[in-house]
Amino acid sequence: MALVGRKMEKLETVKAEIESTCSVKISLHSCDIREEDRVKETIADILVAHGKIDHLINNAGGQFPSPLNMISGKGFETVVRNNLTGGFLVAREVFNQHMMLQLGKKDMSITNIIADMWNGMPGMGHSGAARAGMLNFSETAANEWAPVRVNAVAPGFIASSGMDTYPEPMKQTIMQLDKTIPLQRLGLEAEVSGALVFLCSPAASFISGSCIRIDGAAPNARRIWPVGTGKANPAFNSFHLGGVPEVIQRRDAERASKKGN
Ligand SMILES: CCCCCCCCCCC/C=C/C(=O)SCCNC(=O)CCNC(=O)[C@H](O)C(C)(C)COP(=O)(O)OP(=O)(O)OC[C@H]1O[C@@H](n2cnc3c(N)ncnc32)[C@H](O)[C@@H]1OP(=O)(O)O
Ligand SMILES: NC(=O)C1=CN([C@@H]2O[C@H](COP(=O)(O)OP(=O)(O)OC[C@H]3O[C@@H](n4cnc5c(N)ncnc54)[C@H](OP(=O)(O)O)[C@@H]3O)[C@@H](O)[C@H]2O)C=CC1
Repeated sequence: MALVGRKMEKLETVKAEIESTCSVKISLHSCDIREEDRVKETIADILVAHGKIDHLINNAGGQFPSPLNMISGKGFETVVRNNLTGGFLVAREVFNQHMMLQLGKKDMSITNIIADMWNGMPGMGHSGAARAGMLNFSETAANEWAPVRVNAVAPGFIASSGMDTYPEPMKQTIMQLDKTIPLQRLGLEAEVSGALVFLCSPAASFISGSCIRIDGAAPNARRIWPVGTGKANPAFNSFHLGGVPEVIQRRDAERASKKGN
């Protein structure tokens, strides 16, 4: 397993977590996926360390919240590079340096993480545009790079540590998000990884050019119908090391205190 991100400290933490659970060879690579030369070097380093890359999960990404009319050209480009160009560069290098030379010999896949950007992504329009581009890139690559399977996974609102990186006004919105989702709760990281494990497995060997939505049916909510019944379904909570983001802990504490009053 090769873990890639900008900050080595974060990667060390994840490595230690995985090693506390199972025995697997893990290499760590500090790389900003927006830097083309660095991406080329990183993929080459991974191939030296492991000799192969069977499955790529293109997960790196993120953005800052802003209405469209306040986003500068530089800000828009920064987010597009983070959520579209960077993922393309990583996938291209994995394909060119390894997968292209192994076609037909084994099952290989690329999964690009996008987001719930259907019908637009208000407050994060730069990211919505980039993620829509990533979906279209995945569809093209599924054709040009077959038999490598290329798919997208589109998470909706997932209770991850990423939620704690947003400013306070947005945290207020995050604390109300569950009410906008037909399944009446946020998703868990384990519920995204379940789909990723499936897509990397032989059980998904005829799935390519597809997108799996993991969003509790949020894009299916309609103004003419109440959202959900007030009841949530049980979550697939399989990460024993997973944590609850601070913003969600705060939400639950506030709701418990209101109930107590
Ligand atoms: C109003 C919101 C309604 C939404 C409703 C709720 C949504 C809930 C959220 C759930 C959905 C999504 C979840 C996730 O994606 S979780 C992952 C979250 N984690 C992150 O997003 C963190 C990652 N973000 C970053 O690393 C950075 O923001 C980013 C990579 C995008 C930029 O960092 P970088 O270091 O590369 O860039 P700079 O800081 O140098 O900035 C470059 C230019 O970009 C513009 N910019 C950057 N930050 C801001 C900001 N906060 N506000 C405005 N503009 C910004 C700016 O032009 C920078 O250039 P200058 O500094 O020269 O001006
Ligand atoms: N949580 C949610 O509700 C949703 C999340 N998503 C997307 O799912 C993915 C994972 O999200 P989540 O775990 O919540 O977010 P986090 O912010 O916790 O994780 C994002 C990861 O991407 C890495 N990363 C970000 N930018 C770069 C870059 N330029 N180069 C290399 N690595 C980078 C970060 O590491 P480092 O900082 O060390 O580089 C970090 O490990 C992201 O793409 C996110 O946008 C989509 C929809 C909803």
